[in-house]
Amino acid sequence: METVRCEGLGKTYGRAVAVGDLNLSVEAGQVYGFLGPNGSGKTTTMRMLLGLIRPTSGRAWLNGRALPDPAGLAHVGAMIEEPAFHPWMTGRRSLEVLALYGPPFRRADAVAEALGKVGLTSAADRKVKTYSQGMRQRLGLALALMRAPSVVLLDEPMNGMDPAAIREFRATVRCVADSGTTVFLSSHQLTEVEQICDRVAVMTSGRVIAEGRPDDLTTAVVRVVLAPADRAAARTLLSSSFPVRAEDSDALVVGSGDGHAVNELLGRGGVWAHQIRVERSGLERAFLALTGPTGEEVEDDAASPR
Ligand SMILES: Nc1ncnc2c1ncn2[C@@H]1O[C@H](COP(=O)(O)OP(=O)(O)OP(=O)(O)O)[C@@H](O)[C@H]1O
Repeated sequence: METVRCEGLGKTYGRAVAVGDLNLSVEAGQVYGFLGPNGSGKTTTMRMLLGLIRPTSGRAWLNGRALPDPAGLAHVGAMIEEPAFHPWMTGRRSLEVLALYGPPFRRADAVAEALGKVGLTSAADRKVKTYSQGMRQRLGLALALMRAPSVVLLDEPMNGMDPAAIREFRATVRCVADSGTTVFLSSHQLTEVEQICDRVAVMTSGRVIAEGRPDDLTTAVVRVVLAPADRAAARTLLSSSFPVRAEDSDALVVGSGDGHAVNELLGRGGVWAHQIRVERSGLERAFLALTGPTGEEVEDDAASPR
């Protein structure tokens, strides 16, 4: 069964495209990685799925129900920002207090069960201020799981964690999915989540540049070498259809496997490239080529849609 579905989902702010024409399908019980650098549209997508932002185009479904669907939110858990807990309360008390908001639980031991699922049972009666960053994030996940949702949306859940905490969190996420809850999680670090995801979608500038099982994914970029004087015009032309990143050299890296389409777009705009080369590679290389080694897009002009 399909848990998340997006058809042509989009959000624009004025002329800026935050998310453009997003098509996605996430099967029940999967860990689905929604990957991309800062500003690529991950949070905007999650907020649209939660009904916090109205899409400007397209449609989406959660658990087969078309959005917006306020009643359906009872089956959805979310951690969109770093969860804020009272530092002087214990982990268990924090969940009990927050449980008072919203509909009653289906199970009396929901708090204990959620704490158990995220591996916090033995620390449940310690004050939150004594928790590490990773433990606070896991408490946030417990909060998202308390009402036994069929799907949880986690936005950058591993932000700020050290490698050991990331490892623990990954194991927790895998257990949650194995117990039948679909996990839809975003990250700007491909390597952080690649190993636990059944499928991933890679976003750049609001568009998906690759989608599939991490092991199977190869993707392509087109490298375009231009005269320096033509570079800005070429970037403007190409950005209308593809994610584009400028390199330090005279090249532009275009998120597409279609060299002909790139050539045609340039030619129609009256810009002639010195060289156009399609480069196929593993997902990680293409991800880095388009997002830069630090995971940040290089912004050398304002032509690229953000
Ligand atoms: N309310 C808004 N008004 C104008 N632009 C916005 C607004 N919200 C988001 N954007 C823009 O939309 C684009 C996508 O933002 P979004 O927060 O979805 O990206 P992200 O992939 O989640 O990034 P991050 O990893 O930094 O959270 C960005 O260019 C951002 O500046």
